[in-house]
Amino acid sequence: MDLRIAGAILAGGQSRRMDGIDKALLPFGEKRVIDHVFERLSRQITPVVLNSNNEPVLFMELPIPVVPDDIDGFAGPLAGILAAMEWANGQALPFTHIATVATDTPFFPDDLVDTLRRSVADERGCICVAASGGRLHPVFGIWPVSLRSDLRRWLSNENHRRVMAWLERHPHKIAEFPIRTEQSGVPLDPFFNINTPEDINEARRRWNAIS
Ligand SMILES: Nc1nc2c(ncn2[C@@H]2O[C@H](COP(=O)(O)OP(=O)(O)OP(=O)(O)O)[C@@H](O)[C@H]2O)c(=O)[nH]1
Repeated sequence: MDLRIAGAILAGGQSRRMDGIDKALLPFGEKRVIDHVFERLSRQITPVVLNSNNEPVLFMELPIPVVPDDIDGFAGPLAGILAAMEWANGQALPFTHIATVATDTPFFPDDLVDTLRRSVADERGCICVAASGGRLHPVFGIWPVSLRSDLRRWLSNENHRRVMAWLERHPHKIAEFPIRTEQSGVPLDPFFNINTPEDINEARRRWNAIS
């Protein structure tokens, strides 16, 4: 099957554990967290779209479309996945799949999109999500755009917000990614994500160690 894939950065959360400071915009290395995530994803797939409920002006330096959720309130990552699917379907030559990443995970694997793509290659309608160290990371996945009507119906119920709950209703695969070892010998989960002020300090330490 010929897959036409667009990348999507889910950046529409509330950052409550970061005291409401948008995680995407935190300084990281000489840039911001979002710049690292964008660069890493755009090396793997183009085009890339960014999904956010926050002021689009915050992301204007990135050369990519910013698409808001169209589900009322903060409905979680599934609302971002739906918005990206609608964007992908609305293009002149529609995309068959979107590959999603979280805005708060700057070390995700360089072979993420290729590995997910290979996993679903022959199975129309199949989803594939990432795992590491035996833990699922369902925000990192490849999703058929054809599931958008089903997802919209699912989200019309306010109790339906968990990615896993929707995922489990559909054929899906899991791609396991190895835990890397830093030069210092410290293991680094490529899906280490930034939720709290302690996490951003830890992410900066890891970045300094590998760059
Ligand atoms: N589009 C969209 N993305 C979301 C939404 N909620 C979370 N995300 C994204 O999904 C990923 C995981 O988010 P979480 O860390 O679980 O939630 P968060 O709201 O960012 O942070 P907390 O408020 O601290 O839980 C991040 O990339 C978020 O930006 C949402 O309502 N819409």
